[in-house]
Amino acid sequence: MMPFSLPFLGLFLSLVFLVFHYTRQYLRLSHIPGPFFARFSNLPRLYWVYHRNAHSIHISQHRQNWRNRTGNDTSPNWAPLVRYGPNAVSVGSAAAIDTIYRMRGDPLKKSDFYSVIPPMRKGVVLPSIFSTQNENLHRMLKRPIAAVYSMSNLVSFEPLVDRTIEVFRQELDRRFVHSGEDCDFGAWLQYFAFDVIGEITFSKRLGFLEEGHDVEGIIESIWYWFEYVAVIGQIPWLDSLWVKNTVVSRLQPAKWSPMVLFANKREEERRALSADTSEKKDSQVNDRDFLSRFQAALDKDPSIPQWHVTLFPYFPISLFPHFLILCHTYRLQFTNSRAMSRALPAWTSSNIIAGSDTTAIFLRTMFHQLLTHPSSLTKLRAELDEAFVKGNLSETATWKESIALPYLNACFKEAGRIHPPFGLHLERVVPQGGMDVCGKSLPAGTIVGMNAWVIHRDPEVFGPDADAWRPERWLEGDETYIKKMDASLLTFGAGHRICLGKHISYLEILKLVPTLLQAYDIELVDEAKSLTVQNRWFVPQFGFHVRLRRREPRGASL
Ligand code: HEM
Repeated sequence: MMPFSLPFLGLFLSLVFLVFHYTRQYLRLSHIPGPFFARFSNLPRLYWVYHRNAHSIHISQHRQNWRNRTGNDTSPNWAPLVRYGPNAVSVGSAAAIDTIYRMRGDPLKKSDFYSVIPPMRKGVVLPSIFSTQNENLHRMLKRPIAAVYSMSNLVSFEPLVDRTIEVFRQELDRRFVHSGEDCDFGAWLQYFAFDVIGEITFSKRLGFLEEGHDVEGIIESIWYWFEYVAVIGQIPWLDSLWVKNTVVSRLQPAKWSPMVLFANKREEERRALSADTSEKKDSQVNDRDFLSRFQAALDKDPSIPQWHVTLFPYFPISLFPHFLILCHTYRLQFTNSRAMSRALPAWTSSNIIAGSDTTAIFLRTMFHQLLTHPSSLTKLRAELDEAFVKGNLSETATWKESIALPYLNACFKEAGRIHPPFGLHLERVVPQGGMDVCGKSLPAGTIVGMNAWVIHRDPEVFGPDADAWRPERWLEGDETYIKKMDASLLTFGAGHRICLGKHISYLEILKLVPTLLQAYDIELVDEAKSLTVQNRWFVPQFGFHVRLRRREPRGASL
């Protein structure tokens, strides 16, 4: 034997293995069209997300005329399925929403993308309703508190939202109306959304509006966290190498995610207040806020377990990066400890992480679309003024008044359609036995997902003008068609993992938009400069500057 034959044999076997692996991977979903390199590697999808415009790329992929292996055109106008990774299929047909996010039977599990999301608390991964892939844990986390988020509970939060709206208006008057200075409206809408969450969760505004900046750097922290999640989530096992590697984490000081630290501080403040017997306590704590209700849920049901999740990554079993098989197993450990339950931070931090940026993006879309479409703004102002003159609209719009305004509600739906705050696929895993989606069979273990940006442009449902802002689409046509469009909206997700806080967002948005439009004339500064948008799973806008003037007299558009 030649001396180099052993390494040569190793190299040869590795090559054979590579060819075998990639061919097998390719053939598994070879009946689904998609970009060439995405059929072999997840690196393209990571690259698209890294460049922060994945939503546009996903839309253009569904608009492409893919040819199948026989050279036939598979998608003259709109591809219902596109392969965006070796094992990942993007579904672009709204008709398949029920198949993928179904309520009936066993729901499809969330993919490993979600394993990257959970924040850490004292070096331990903190489970959350939003991210857990474990359906039993999801039930355990959701059951005790689902009612708190229900529509019927909504009105009890209204006074808390009103308090923040009042402060918002005072700050806008003081800082921008009186001084005539330009306002970074996009940033201020975000301060508003954060302070509402503070108010309804902890009976305490987080101070964004009063201070006029990012308190404790929390907005920035969430931003960087989601940038990490969006990119690493495309190849989730990378997360086990560092951030969630127990070995690495044990060698480092106990880690706290800033969002969890933030929520924890507020809980500690509340515990201190609860111990306080003076009258001050009663004036600062509202027993209708989320924290009080979460605590009541825990007190009512002592069987709610206290848990933590540990992660056991095994070391790489191959040296080739593409063959690193990192098995990790979540193990729940239940304890009877009397220490503060971990359910509480899991619930409160969910509110902060899931409920602030999303609402801020939505609000920016509403205002920006109205300001750049004067005919819509005129129609909406006319509707508001008419309601005001008839005595059906207060200075601070109430929930009951707002939901009775058809054009306002049409603008709300259109904003969620044209710019959904989440801009990546909501991924699920095809269960044992495989399943048919859009007439193609997908083997078990395939990742299937819908990106709301894609679904909301499905020409089958939204027609050829799907790219255009046109709130009127929600008011014309027969009821069946409007119902079909409604059922095709993925703004808040779908099925049993649909957004728990969507009613809170409805409340905030449908109250704030008419209130500010009644109070101010809002003018875009430097209209020529267009808004920039970046996709880090959340798809926020930047550069939304306005000039504000008090609007007198009210009812002026009539
Ligand atoms: C405009 C605002 C919002 C949008 C667009 C939005 C969107 C979404 C979406 C798309 C999902 C489903 C994610 C998936 O399937 O993977 C979701 C889930 C969730 N959202 Fe929201 N959300 C908003 C506001 C809120 C607010 C205000 C809260 C809390 C106060 C909240 C709490 C949650 C929670 C807890 C879940 C997980 C539900 C579950 O898995 O059972 N969201 N949201």
